[in-house]
Amino acid sequence: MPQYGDYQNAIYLAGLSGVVPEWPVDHATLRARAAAHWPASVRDYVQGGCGDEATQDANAAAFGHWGLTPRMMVDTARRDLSTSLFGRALPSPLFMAPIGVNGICTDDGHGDLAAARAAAATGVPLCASTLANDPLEDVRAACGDTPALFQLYTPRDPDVAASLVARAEAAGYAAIVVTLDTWVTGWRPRDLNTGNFPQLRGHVLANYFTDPAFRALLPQPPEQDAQAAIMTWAATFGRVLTWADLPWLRSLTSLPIVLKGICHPDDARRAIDAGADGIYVSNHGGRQANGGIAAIDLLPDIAAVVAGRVPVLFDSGIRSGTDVIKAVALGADLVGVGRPYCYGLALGGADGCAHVLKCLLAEADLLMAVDGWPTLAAVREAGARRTDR
Ligand SMILES: Cc1cc2nc3c(=O)[nH]c(=O)nc-3n(C[C@H](O)[C@H](O)[C@H](O)COP(=O)(O)O)c2cc1C
Ligand SMILES: O=C(O)C(=O)c1ccccc1
Repeated sequence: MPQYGDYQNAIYLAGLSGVVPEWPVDHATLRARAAAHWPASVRDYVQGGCGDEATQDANAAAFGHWGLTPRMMVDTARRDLSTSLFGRALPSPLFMAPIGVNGICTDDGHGDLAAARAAAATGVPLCASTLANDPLEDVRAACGDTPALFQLYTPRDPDVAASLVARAEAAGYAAIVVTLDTWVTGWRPRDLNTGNFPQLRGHVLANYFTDPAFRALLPQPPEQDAQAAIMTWAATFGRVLTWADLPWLRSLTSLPIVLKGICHPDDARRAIDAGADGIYVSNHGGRQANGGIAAIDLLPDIAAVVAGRVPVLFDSGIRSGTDVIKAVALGADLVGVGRPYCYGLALGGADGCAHVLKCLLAEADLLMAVDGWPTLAAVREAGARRTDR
């Protein structure tokens, strides 16, 4: 059972010898350092969001109005953060949310493989995006023994969709995460003002370019005419899914299917009734629709409806280990982090990414130690209280 808080001791001990951490341990400094490292186009794409970014900001700020209540005289000398997903043991509830431009987060263009290596090093699963700069088979292999999830942006062409899912199953992914909120991209002023749209430069299309069903749509292979291949991809991206499509998705795979982007309890109820194997509460980090309620504020009502029948995954606004614990307290089984791990990739590749994950886990673990919760079940039982009403 890893004692994640030991990462703090390692930093202090190194400090005794005059060694300071190579990368920051807090989100604000990490974010600023990554912003200074990246070209403006990458910075704006990753850090930006929809409209005036009110929902994006609210996602993080809303953790502030949920409070935890410590309990004393409990033996928390050892903490157990372990859990499981679809029968696979996991050392903690943390996972890496799917990020379509991981590739461009690192200087070498292989951020997807770097994130996968961080998964292998830490045991924190990666949910690999359809839109990756490295083929899904290579990404899965680089995850080593750590389970991985495959996020599907469902192409309009059903053969391409079926092929991507079949490849993910053959490659050994543990589940298919179908994103529901991004068949079209939201209104993103930072990118619009610069005409910056990374996928149209082909950075994220390795899974398509290597796909036999996609290649069959092209008059010439992508190696000969990349621009035409990118335009064909743009024409097939973004199937509008409805509940009527779920049986078809189900028919493509025997893997568990998780629906990402659920924000309403009635949608969670309907998803379970229709056979979804997992509910993923997320508003896409405020990148898709502005004007929404902070994701963490949506979680308790959805968790109540799900009532343990299927796992509840959560992301949007996680910036610290304390946020991870609050999400568990409010009903998440697994907690996804998005932008922060991109910052780690930028500053230190796989090692920088692993550092960010270890910091989140160390803070979560130390919070459990101090506040009297030896297990995630104890965190869940303690819950969190809204402090602003
Ligand atoms: C640069 C970037 C690219 C993303 N690409 C995808 C993607 O390919 N598929 C997907 O389902 N979600 C994608 N997301 C959304 C994340 O999976 C996640 O929902 C969000 O980042 C969580 O919010 P956070 O960044 O505040 O932690 C992306 C987010 C960012 C920041
Ligand atoms: O930017 C995003 O949020 C996202 O999901 C995406 C969409 C297309 C290409 C790359 C990422």
